[in-house]
Amino acid sequence: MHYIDITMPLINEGAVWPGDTPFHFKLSATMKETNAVNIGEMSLSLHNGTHMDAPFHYDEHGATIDQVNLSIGIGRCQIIDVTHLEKVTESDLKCFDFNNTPRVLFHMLDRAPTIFPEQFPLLTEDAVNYLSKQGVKLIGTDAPSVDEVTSKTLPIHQALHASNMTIIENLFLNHVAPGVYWLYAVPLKIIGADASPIRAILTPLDGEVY
Ligand SMILES: N[C@@H](CC(=O)c1ccccc1NC=O)C(=O)O
Ligand SMILES: [Zn+2]
Ligand SMILES: [Zn+2]
Repeated sequence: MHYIDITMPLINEGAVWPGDTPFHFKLSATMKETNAVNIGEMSLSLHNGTHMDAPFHYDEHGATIDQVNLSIGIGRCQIIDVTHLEKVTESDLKCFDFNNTPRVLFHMLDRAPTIFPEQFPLLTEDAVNYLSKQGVKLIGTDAPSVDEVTSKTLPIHQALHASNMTIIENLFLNHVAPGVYWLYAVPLKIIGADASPIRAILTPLDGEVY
């Protein structure tokens, strides 16, 4: 099956949110030592690479990632390029048809896996409310967050939460043409967690699954 990988590679020198736990992978046992297998181990923040936020990340009483319905990350989606904007407002979205695409992934900026972007375009609250009225249930971004890096009130997380919309961050969309695709993006079953790494891929709608 033809697919497009939209997942940020996890690498030891990878970009990390200021003050957060960096990703680290190492071999804890090698084939030479075990005479059988190589065994790896990793340490990371759940927000390091491409990941899905759980409501528990921004709501003390919110659902944890193991409680999120997996169907939210599987189905038709629309990729929109907003790299030319600083703020994405309702009027910027009026020209799009969200009828059959309840998942919207925003290409906010071109990413390099090793560089943490301090600034990137942001949705406005009126854009969030408009998308919600259009039936959108999942918002994805290739930025590290849907809020400013310095925000402590997380207004866009809270607006998305109020509209019961799920968030995916740190996608890798540099190479993806805007348009409608089929998305596969499911979190790990980490009991009690605020987020989970995901492997996100797109397939063309007319793609044969074989
Ligand atoms: N990907 C995260 C970024 C984030 O909020 C964060 C990650 C690590 C440490 C602190 C963070 N946020 C605010 O302090 C987010 O959900 O926006
Ligand atoms: Zn996050
Ligand atoms: Zn977030």
